[in-house]
Amino acid sequence: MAPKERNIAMMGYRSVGKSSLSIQFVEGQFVDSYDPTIENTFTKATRVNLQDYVVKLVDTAGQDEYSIFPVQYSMDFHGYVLVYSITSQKSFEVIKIIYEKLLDVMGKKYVPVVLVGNKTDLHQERTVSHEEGKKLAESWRAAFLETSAKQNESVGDIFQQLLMLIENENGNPQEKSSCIIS
Ligand SMILES: Nc1nc2c(ncn2[C@@H]2O[C@H](COP(=O)(O)OP(=O)(O)OP(=O)(O)O)[C@@H](O)[C@H]2O)c(=O)[nH]1
Repeated sequence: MAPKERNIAMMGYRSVGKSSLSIQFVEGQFVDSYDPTIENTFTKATRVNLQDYVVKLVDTAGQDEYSIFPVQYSMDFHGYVLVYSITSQKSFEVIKIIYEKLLDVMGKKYVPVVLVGNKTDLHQERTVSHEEGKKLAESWRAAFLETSAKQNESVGDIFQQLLMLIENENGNPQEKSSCIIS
């Protein structure tokens, strides 16, 4: 079966780890330095539930509550990874605003989303509880994961779950148990 092409955008407040998660997923490494992103596109082949995919991953510039939603990210994308940091209440507030703008711009009530609380290795600095993240994701009918780009914890799961949500959206219900080969 030919690989399916899937366009995915990473969005969220500044410095939450969007680039680090992208690089960990695509290249399997963590870079400690901080270099604000304008926009980066990665391509990665992966397989979920025996289906091959080519994922085009767009790592977007960090946004705040005042940013106008960049309209180019509302077209031709199959799903979104919305990232906050568990150490930043501000980033959690901003992700809610980004989500509202996303639905608004797309004119939809539902889009395939994985909500990600990143930087779990910094648990002593946690200000957003697991429960808060989970509740928010439930209210969006989104998947929810806490991750560490630094420790490569649950990073592959983000994309596995999003690819499955996209299949569901396309009318191909997915089994919960699945395997990912990257
Ligand atoms: N401890 C820890 N630090 C992280 C993690 N993920 C990212 N960082 C650090 O947080 C800083 C920002 O990471 P980036 O990946 O550049 O964040 P970003 O969201 O892409 O930032 P913008 O490009 O400004 O939007 C960097 O210093 C990273 O090394 C993580 O899981 N744990």
